[in-house]
Amino acid sequence: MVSNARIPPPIPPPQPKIPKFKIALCQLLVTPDKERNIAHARKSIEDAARKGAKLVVLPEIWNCPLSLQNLSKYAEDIDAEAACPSISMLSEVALCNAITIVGGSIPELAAGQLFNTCCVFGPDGKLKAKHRKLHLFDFDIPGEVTFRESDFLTAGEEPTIVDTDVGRIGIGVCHDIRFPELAMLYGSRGAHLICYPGAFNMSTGELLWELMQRARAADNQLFVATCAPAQDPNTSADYITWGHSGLVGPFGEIIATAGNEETTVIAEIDYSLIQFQREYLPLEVQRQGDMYKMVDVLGGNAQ
Ligand SMILES: NC(=O)CC(=O)C(=O)O
Repeated sequence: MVSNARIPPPIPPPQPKIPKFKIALCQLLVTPDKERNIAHARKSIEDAARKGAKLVVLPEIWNCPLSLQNLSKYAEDIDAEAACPSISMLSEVALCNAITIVGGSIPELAAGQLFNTCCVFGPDGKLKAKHRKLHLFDFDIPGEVTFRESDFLTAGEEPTIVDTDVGRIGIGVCHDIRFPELAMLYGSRGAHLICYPGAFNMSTGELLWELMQRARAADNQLFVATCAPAQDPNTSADYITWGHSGLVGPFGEIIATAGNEETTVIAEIDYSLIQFQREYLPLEVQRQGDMYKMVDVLGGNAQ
């Protein structure tokens, strides 16, 4: 019998201020007009708040079309005093509606480098966390799609987990979802929910997008929410996004999902299901951690 004695126990999720609430996933149609995209996102967030959402999630790269060559044109210096129209809008709309926002991602320009960055705002309008996409998506199917983020973007260096009114939330951006170690790290740090703003493409989307959401949720017995841009039916772009934003529960069950069209998915999150699932199937107790060296996988100490 292999013992788990050396493995630090996972931090149990803390009691969230609001344990049951509505989440909104705004699957936005994005255009080359940045001002319009910002106004449109604001309206979608306000509509969702009016319908009772306490947490709103936006897509990966929602202030401009997902074209690597154009990212710098739409980028904002989030930490600077200079005007950041996308970020200011998120802060204002979070404050005015007293909601938490996982603000999808926008291109961030910092010290001459471009990042793909997700900002999280609390109901006081304050920036609570900033996650720079950790795993850049370099992908090549000859004759079908070639996309090399690392030619344009710099990778982030730190995982992001943030305490909010609506629970402890881990953040990943799109391709970050492919790395189970990141989700596991968030699970071990007591996350209730992992949000992945994303934009899978037509080649990877159908095969993998739902599978990955369900796997990350079921493996870690927590909620996973994703939000992608809507597919533009009129685009001639090489990169066509697979919408299908969704919410998955701690059993790996799909709670709500969209198609490719522009829509806002509103669904209920009930964190008591995490506890229920973990009592009924106590993976943490059953885990043979020593056998596959969880301590190594999680970098020595999962804190
Ligand atoms: N934007 C991405 O990171 C895309 C991705 O991961 C994919 O499979 O498509």
